Amino acid sequence: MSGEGLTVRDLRVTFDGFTAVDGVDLDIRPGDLRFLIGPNGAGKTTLVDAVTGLVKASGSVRFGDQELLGKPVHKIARLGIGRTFQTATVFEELTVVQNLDIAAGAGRGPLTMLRRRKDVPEPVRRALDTIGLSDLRDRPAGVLAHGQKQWLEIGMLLVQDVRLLLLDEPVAGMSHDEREATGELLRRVSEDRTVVVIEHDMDFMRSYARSVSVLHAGKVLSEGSVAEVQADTKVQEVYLGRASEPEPTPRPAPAAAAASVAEEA
Ligand SMILES: Nc1ncnc2c1ncn2[C@@H]1O[C@H](COP(=O)(O)OP(=O)(O)OP(=O)(O)O)[C@@H](O)[C@H]1O
Repeated sequence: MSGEGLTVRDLRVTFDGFTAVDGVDLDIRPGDLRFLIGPNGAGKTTLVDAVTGLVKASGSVRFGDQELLGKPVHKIARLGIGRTFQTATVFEELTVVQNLDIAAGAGRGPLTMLRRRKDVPEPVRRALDTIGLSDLRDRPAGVLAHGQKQWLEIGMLLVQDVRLLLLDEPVAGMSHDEREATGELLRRVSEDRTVVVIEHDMDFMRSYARSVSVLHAGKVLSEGSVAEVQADTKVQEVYLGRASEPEPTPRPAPAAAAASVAEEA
């Protein structure tokens, strides 16, 4: 497919002398559905924070022909890069369509956006269709199931015409059926966009990843197809082969430590 890929070179992020991302190189081609996996504290979220401008980093991050490092968050977003966080951040009081309308913005005033409209703009209609929430468009987002809120959040990126989606554990807390629906959604979305997924759910990764990068202690330990990564003895040693995950290396508690998540690896 055409479009932009993500090229990361020698990416480093340091917090008070602790190197959380330690010389990462990544080549994510346009249309990829790349999974970033690795033990707690491996640096996955920090890497995404660096790509989206939330933390300072050195090295190079290029999306298409644009260098992202050094640009402020809003300029990176304007280049078509969007992310979701582990907890969905939708406006619970507003309807599904209003959430999408606000995300789309389109130069309208806040009152126009809040007014219930019969004619749904085409990008919003397409997003509703893609995320499977057309029938629930006039429901308040607050009544949606957990999985549906995550899909709405992905829809909010689609109406902004995001070209690179970075999703942090999109299926955490979802039912089996919601996971499958999310996997199919990510497949559809990545047909003409690039998608990067941070994930701990190894069954989900095996079913839907087109390619995988394994991070460990801030470095890329392994990269390739699901089969290649699973066959890599280094990966089995530090991650996939263990019944439970190793504890991250003990170190002083950071100012803002990442929340721990239920592990399925
Ligand atoms: N703001 C911060 N200040 C200090 N240290 C931090 C900060 N953010 C992250 N770290 C540390 O950087 C390391 C990498 O954290 P990060 O959240 O990127 O890991 P992760 O691979 O996403 O982990 P998880 O799978 O648990 O979300 C961890 O040791 C974490 O404690």
